[in-house]
Amino acid sequence: MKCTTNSVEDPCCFDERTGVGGLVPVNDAISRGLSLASEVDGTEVVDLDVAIGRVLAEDLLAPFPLPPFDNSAMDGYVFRSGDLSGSGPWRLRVTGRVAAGENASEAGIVGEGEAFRIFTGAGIPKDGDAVVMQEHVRRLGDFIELEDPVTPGSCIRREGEDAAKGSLLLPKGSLVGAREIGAIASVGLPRIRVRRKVRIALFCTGSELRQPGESLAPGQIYNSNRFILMAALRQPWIELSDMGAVVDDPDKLRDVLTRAAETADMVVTTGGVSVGEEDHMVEQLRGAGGKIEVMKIAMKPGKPLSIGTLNGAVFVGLPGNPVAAFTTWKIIGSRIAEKLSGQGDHEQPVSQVVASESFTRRPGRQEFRPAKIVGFSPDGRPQVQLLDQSFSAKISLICKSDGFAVIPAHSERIASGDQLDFVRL
Ligand SMILES: Nc1nc2c(c(=O)[nH]1)N[C@H]1C(S)=C(S)[C@@H](COP(=O)(O)OP(=O)(O)OC[C@H]3O[C@@H](n4cnc5c(N)ncnc54)[C@H](O)[C@@H]3O)O[C@H]1N2
Ligand code: MOO
Repeated sequence: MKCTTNSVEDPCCFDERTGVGGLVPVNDAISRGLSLASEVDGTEVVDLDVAIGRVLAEDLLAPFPLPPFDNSAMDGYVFRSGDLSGSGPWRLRVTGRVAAGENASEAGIVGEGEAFRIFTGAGIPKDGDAVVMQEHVRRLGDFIELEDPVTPGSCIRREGEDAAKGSLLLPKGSLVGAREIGAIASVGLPRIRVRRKVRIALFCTGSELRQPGESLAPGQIYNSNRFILMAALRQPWIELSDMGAVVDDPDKLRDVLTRAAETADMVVTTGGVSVGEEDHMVEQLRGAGGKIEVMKIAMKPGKPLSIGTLNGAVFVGLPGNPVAAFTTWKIIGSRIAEKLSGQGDHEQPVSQVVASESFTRRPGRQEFRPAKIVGFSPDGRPQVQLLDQSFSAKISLICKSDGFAVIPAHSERIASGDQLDFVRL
């Protein structure tokens, strides 16, 4: 049939090689998917020990300077730098001591020609203005001897040099990891306000699917997508509702889609988005009152990925082939989920690699090809071997790869040594 409408709604209306009729470029699909997602309403206050992996709901300003007082960066001696005039060596009498946790203002005043023993993290006593490491002095009874000059401020960490009072420690939308939780703890907060979790409903479709542990009848396979997706969705900022597997029955699909979208912010499915008679997802989504905004993407794997909305939830229908489901979630679905969570949009980090061998391919779709690092080019870039051309259903292949080599949609031939973007797995 000839494409006459140039519309995504028309199933005949695309040509992979020319792009006529709109295979949607991957970046456009991402932008359109992101435009359907806004951060979820609602926040909650959580204790610091369970805040890991949550998303900060408000800017965190430093309530006091960090560090909160001038302190020593070394174990050594604190003294007045002005005492080291003329040429050395210089001798100073050790008359005091201050350790971390003590109140430096109660340790006394550092007098002329004097030094206080001091330890890392201890406050600087009054009139001391330089610290020398103990390895750089000779201890002679009650005295220390220094051979080299020491500049004022040496080995002193100044109040506020890490963060001034009122400065921005962490912006709203930060994902709280080990570094962030350290920053929050260092300003003494026992709990923080985070965005509520994104509610994601997940189900896989296919009458052929069985659970691991069950026996397989002829024609059946195990449901690996469910486990791939559950693993990918196991994030502290996600509240996952696992709805299991659904057979390829239009009424059942519509019912599960409707129930999923009742409470979810995002509905993620696998399978049933292609063109076969058993592929009902798009039709049933529409039947349930939903809208498809993106389908037929210039992406390999992942051409049938479908994105839309249903009852206020974002719908992401991943293809059934396991590697296609994994790849499309990583490259597109996860970015939509992150935006819902309040983390904003972050492009996939890519590095540069070179192809170890020449190859030709059919152009038309941007390809995320499993690839293995096999060496390094003379200028130090990793050299990658691209794995099988047909890989959408090969789960063992992706386990052998180090990442995806990204082949531009228009490329027909890649020569050995050509540079490619690489998404690490
Ligand atoms: N005539 C055409 N056929 C197909 C096209 C096309 O353009 N024209 N596209 C192919 C591409 S590309 C993909 S990707 C698949 C996607 O199909 P669906 O999303 O409709 O997925 P299914 O048909 O339901 O399943 C495809 C494949 O994956 C297996 N599968 C499904 N679910 C699971 C699961 N949970 N765990 C493990 N494996 C699963 C399923 O048994 C099939 O083998 O369509 C192509 N066909
Ligand atoms: O897009 Mo399909 O995932 O190429 O097999």
